[in-house]
This record gives sequence, C-alpha cells and structure tokens, in this order.
Amino acid sequence: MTELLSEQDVDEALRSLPEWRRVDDAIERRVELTSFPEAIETVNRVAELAEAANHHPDIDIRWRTVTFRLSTHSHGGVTNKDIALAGEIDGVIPSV
Ligand SMILES: C[C@H](O)[C@H](O)[C@H]1CNC2=NC(N)=NC(=O)C2=N1
Repeated sequence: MTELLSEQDVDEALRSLPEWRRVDDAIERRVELTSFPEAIETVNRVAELAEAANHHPDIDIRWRTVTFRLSTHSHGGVTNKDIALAGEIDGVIPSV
C-alpha cells in the first residue's frame, strides 16, 4: 500500500540520498552534465527506469542542467515510490 510520507519521513529517507532535496511536496535533484547530448542520454536512461517502475519524474532540461522532480501525483506528495526511483536515478547519473 503506497502511503504519503510526512516531511520528517522524507527528510529521514533523504539522508541516504544526499544529492536530493525536499522542495514543497516533492524531492528534486539537479544534475550538471558535460554536454547537451549527455543530458539527453541521461534523460533517456531515466525514462527507461521510470517506464519500468511506472512512476515518472517531472524533468526540466536547460542545456546541460537537468532537474528531476519526483512526487506521487496520485497522492499529492512524496511516497516510497519516489524515494525508490530517486535511488535508481542516482545509479544512472554519470559521475563527473
Ligand atoms: C495509471 C498509472 O499507474 C499512473 O498514472 C502512474 C503513472 N506514473 C506516475 N508517476 C508519478 N510521479 N506519480 C503517479 O501517481 C503516477 N501514476
């Protein structure tokens, strides 16, 4: 059963996701890539993960800067689905 997480729960979960931060009713990670093509490749990798999870981030792409924003739309806030996908996204971000 997917449950809405409290702000405290989110902050606790983010201790293991140091690249992410709570923003309003979502969690966000901003990534600086080395080029626009690399940004698009990264977004495509995330798209595969999202599709497999049936859970999709909002994605903002500005040249080499990509922001992933996760919340569970059906719950109006952050759930463990967002926390889990954030961890998967970390796994496909190129290390600088
Ligand atoms: C029917 C389908 O399972 C839902 O629309 C999924 C699709 N992807 C989703 N992604 C996100 N971020 N939140 C959702 O509530 C959600 N729901």
